[in-house]
Amino acid sequence: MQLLVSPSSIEEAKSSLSADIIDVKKPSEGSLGANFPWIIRGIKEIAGKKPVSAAIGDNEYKPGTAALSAYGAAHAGADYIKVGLMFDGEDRAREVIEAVTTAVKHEFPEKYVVIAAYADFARMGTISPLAIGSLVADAGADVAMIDTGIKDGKSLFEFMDEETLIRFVGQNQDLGLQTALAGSLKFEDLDALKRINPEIIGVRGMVCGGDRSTTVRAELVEKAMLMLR
Ligand SMILES: O=C[C@H](O)COP(=O)(O)O
Repeated sequence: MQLLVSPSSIEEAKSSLSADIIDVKKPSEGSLGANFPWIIRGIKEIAGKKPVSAAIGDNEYKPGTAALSAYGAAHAGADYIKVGLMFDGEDRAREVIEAVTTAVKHEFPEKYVVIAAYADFARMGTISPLAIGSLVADAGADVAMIDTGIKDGKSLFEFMDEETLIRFVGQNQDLGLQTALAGSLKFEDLDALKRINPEIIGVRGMVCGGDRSTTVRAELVEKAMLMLR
C-alpha cells in the first residue's frame, strides 16, 4: 500500500518527501482543487525520483475543460493526473473519463490517470464511486479512487463500510485497475485500510495533525510511512 500525501505548496512538499507519492493540490479550491502549473512544476523539481500527482479539480460536466486541465497537469510534470467527477450520470462520466484519458495518454502513455468519485455522493447528488470502475477501465485510465467531496471532517468510513470498500478493491482488480482511497483518514483507520488493501491511500488532514487547513508536518508523514511498513 502506497502513501499519497497532498501538499499545497513547495514548502509543504518538502515536508512530504518521505511519502510514496507527492500529490499537488489546492485545498482552498475544493476536495480535489487544482493548483497552479508552476507549483506542480516546482514540486516535480524537488521530488527527485518520487512520483508527483496533481489534482485537476472537482469537475463539473465539461469534458473539454477537464481534458485541457488534465493535459496541462501532465505537461507541468505530474506523473499521476487526478480527476474528480462532481456531477451525476454514467454517460456523462464516460465522456469526461474518455476525454481526460485521451488528453493525457496520447502524448504521455506512461502517465497514470486517476478518476475519483466521492464517498458522500448521496449528499451531493453526484455519481457513485461504485459505478465508475468499468468506465475507468474502458477508457484505459489506471486508478479508480474514492475521496470525500465535502471536507467537513466526516471520513470515508462514515459513508462506506469495510465490506463495501473490499468489494470496490476487488472489482477494480478484476478490471485491471488500481484503487486509491482517501477522505479524512486518521491514524486509527490504518489497520482497517491494511485489511482493505488498496494500492494507494491518500491523506492530508491526518498529516497536518487533524486539520487539513493547516500545514503538512514531516514527522507525521514519517509516522504514517512507518505504520504502513
Ligand atoms: O487525496 C487525498 C486528499 O487530499 C485527502 O485529504 P484529507 O485526508 O484531508 O481528506
